[in-house]
Amino acid sequence: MSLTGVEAAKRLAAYAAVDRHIGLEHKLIGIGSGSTVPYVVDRIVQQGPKANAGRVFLPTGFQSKELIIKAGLALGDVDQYTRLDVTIDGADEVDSNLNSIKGGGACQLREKVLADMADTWVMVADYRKNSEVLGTNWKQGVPIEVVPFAYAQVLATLTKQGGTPTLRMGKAKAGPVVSDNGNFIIDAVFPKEQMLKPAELLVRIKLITGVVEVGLFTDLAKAAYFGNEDGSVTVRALGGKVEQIASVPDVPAIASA
Ligand SMILES: O=C(CO)[C@H](O)[C@H](O)COP(=O)(O)O
Repeated sequence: MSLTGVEAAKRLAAYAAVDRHIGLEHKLIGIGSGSTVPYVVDRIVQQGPKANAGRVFLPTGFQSKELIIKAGLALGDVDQYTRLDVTIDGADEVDSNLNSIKGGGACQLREKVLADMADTWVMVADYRKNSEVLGTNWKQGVPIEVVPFAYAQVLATLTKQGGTPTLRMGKAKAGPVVSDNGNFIIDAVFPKEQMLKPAELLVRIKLITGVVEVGLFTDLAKAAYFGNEDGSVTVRALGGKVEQIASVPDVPAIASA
């Protein structure tokens, strides 16, 4: 299918990441959430039935569970395994040290569990998500999953800590967004001084009683793939190396293996 702009960029990133990180030897694979991840599943399907025989795919939420089932791939559950070969997920913003903001789709708890479990965790996104400091392009704040009865107290504590938090409200539903785990989501904007040290901010927020998980992902990623408007893909790897992939083939090499 012919795509342009941001959609084409998402697809490029997803295809390049699958080509590099999902080989015939990888059997346990985590599938993340968001609008870029369907292209990850497309590329995995393009690898062909032989490559996908014996593989099990674990979802980070309702959306990716549906994607796995509709693609005809084998679905697994998180409590059947204690490790995964690879998880590929989207991101709302990634900084130059591969820290990221995630949870725009309210899936950060399961996303982080599948990131923790994976030998290799990589992110895929379009060029708008590639930045130096978190909070530069993603202005709606850090997504924080909280148990419903504690939300008012957590809002107050986040404000005391220098944040500007709001309870995420449903778009086609009256009342708050409810996560796949039955919890509420708070989005909290923090000043740049705090966003410059995401690992410290993560610990401060996570220690607030009532917080279940924070959409700051630090020290987890092996690489981030960003699709660009010119058809290239920028790869940021652990350790700071940045690489440009000029183009992505239409068909994955593994399909003919
Ligand atoms: O963290 C997420 C969901 O909780 C998504 O991965 C993130 O929001 C990116 O989504 P998209 O690919 O639509 O930009």
